[in-house]
Amino acid sequence: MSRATVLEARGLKVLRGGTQVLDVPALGLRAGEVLALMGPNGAGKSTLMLALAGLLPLSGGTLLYQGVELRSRSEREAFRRRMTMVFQDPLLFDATVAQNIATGLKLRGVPAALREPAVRAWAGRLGIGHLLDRSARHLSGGEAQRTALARAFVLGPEILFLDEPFAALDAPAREGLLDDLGHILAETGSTAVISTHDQGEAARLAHRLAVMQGGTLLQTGGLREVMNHPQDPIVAAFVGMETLLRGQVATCGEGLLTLRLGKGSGGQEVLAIGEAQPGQTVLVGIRPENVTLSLQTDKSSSARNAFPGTVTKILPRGPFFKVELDCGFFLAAYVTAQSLAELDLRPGGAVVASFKATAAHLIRREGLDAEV
Ligand SMILES: Nc1ncnc2c1ncn2[C@@H]1O[C@H](COP(=O)(O)OP(=O)(O)OP(=O)(O)O)[C@@H](O)[C@H]1O
Repeated sequence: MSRATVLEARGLKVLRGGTQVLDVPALGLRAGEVLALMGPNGAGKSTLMLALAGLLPLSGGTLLYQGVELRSRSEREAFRRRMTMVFQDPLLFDATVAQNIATGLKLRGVPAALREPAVRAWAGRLGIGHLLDRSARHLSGGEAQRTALARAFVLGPEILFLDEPFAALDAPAREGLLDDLGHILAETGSTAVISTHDQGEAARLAHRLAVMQGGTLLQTGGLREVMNHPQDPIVAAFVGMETLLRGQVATCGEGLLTLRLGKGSGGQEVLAIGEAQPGQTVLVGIRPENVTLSLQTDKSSSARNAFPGTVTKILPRGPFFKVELDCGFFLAAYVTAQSLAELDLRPGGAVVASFKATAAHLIRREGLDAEV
């Protein structure tokens, strides 16, 4: 059953400093969903978020809340009271943690007797119950952001807007908060919009992704859909699909195609998922986590693609290592530290890379007669 659309944007346009910085024809937010706005610096994530939250004047377009267009100032103000926003900078007052968390409730006239248990409960959920009497000036970055989140959640907002909430945190604080926020969003079934330039954060929190560049949406869809089926190379690169192979379709049937790679690769063939015409030039993408490395071809493996290659680079990537290979074409794989040691991987070493046909996704069809 599809959920009701809570907030809908139509033809949103925003001018900042006299320049149009946002042009979003259509975007919807459904009840209980977490939508991640992803994109590089300056893509327009914050602008879109502020516009969706009704906090920026629009130079064009409309917002509909629960199907009703927000026309008058009073309608927009009523809408703004139903949502809360958390920024990269927690923006705390010079008061105790408890007083900070209670701010919005106090402004709404909630009596102290009701405020106190709510503040305590949300501080506890965010792991800062022991800090309630501490001055907000004496908090770590992670504790301060937890206070800002408690201050937002305690209001029971219908939509929560989170603008790069982890960007200023160090890795351990960020990891802990990502876990806790993920649980809280799931438990409360909150409707939220979060902006990030980190695909890992988006993958851990969001149900849907909207990838932005240049003030517009490049692709919007379910998390897995956008991660595995980016519609163009910019989105592919942005969602971490590190290998893009260009080649000509040799055969195609029942959604499985054989791709003959370009001349530089020695005409190797890759099996991929997708529909295209024989002779057509296409682009296929492979995520590094879907590539397996071994010392020799594993005949029992179900992976339809296996290529001997040479390690060219090994780069740390959080808990994994990214291994770049020359298989006659570029291929990237993620491995654990354990696999790195067991396979004795090092630059110049030989290895076999395999991936299933279902891990190679058609991204774009080009011309029938394009030069490969
Ligand atoms: N107050 C402003 N006046 C003029 N231009 C602005 C203003 N704020 C943002 N912009 C411009 O609008 C565009 C979008 O900026 P925005 O901050 O929305 O991007 P972003 O994707 O959130 O970037 P970041 O990840 O760096 O925060 C950029 O070109 C930026 O320079």
